[in-house]
Amino acid sequence: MKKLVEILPDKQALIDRSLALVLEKIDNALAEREFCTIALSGGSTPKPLYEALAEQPLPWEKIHVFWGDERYVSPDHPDSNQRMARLAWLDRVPLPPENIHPAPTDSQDPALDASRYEEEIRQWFGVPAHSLPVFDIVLLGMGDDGHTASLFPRTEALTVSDRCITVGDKDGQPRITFTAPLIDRSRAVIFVVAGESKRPALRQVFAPSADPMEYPSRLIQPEGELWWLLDRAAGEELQPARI
Ligand SMILES: O=C1O[C@H](COP(=O)(O)O)[C@@H](O)[C@H](O)[C@H]1O
Repeated sequence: MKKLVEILPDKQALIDRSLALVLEKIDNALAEREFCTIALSGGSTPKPLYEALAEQPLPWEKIHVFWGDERYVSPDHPDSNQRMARLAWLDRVPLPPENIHPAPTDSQDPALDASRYEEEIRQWFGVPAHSLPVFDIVLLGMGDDGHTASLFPRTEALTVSDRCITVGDKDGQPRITFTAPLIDRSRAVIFVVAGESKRPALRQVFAPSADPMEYPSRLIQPEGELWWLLDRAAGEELQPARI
């Protein structure tokens, strides 16, 4: 794993740097393969990044979009990660509909929808059971409690090692989420984290030792590159020497 940490002066600089890095990784992927695969994060932080991506002249037919996690709501619900990404980015560019791979949330059975998403991902990548596909880019955020994707502290999802997709548990509410082993197969994992409220969790995530069951972002140790892009409000306490 190659770990790279950057602390940007403010939120705008964080978004500008995230955009530049995502564009670089898309370029790298397309130089080596026919398609670029990117898994999106949800929450509030990445919205301006998605708006910026919507302005880019990209070869959209070669870009395939998935979601690293999804709230268990319909795609038109205000909490839907898919809805946010569509409004900010995907509906504004000529991305072929078949290149958009949302997590299903419509069967009333989160475990069934998790296996449906797993099956779709396996089929698209042509990967059999017991092996994991490799995404070019996985974008991640981190919650104030140290969760990432929908891998919440002290939940069963953290222990899943034999699947790509599982059911996360946000205070009793189900979510669909990539598992840590799937994220860890990626070529580039990019955390984009902003705001002072993230400092306590970041302290633990970057500590020499702490329990990953308490701070799930610590679980993410990809085979490829691990990027932590932080604004100063979030990363203030992280001295380069300690990272
Ligand atoms: O619930 C979620 O939260 C995290 C962090 O979101 P943010 O609002 O603090 O940026 C996000 O990464 C995850 O995808 C989302 O479902």
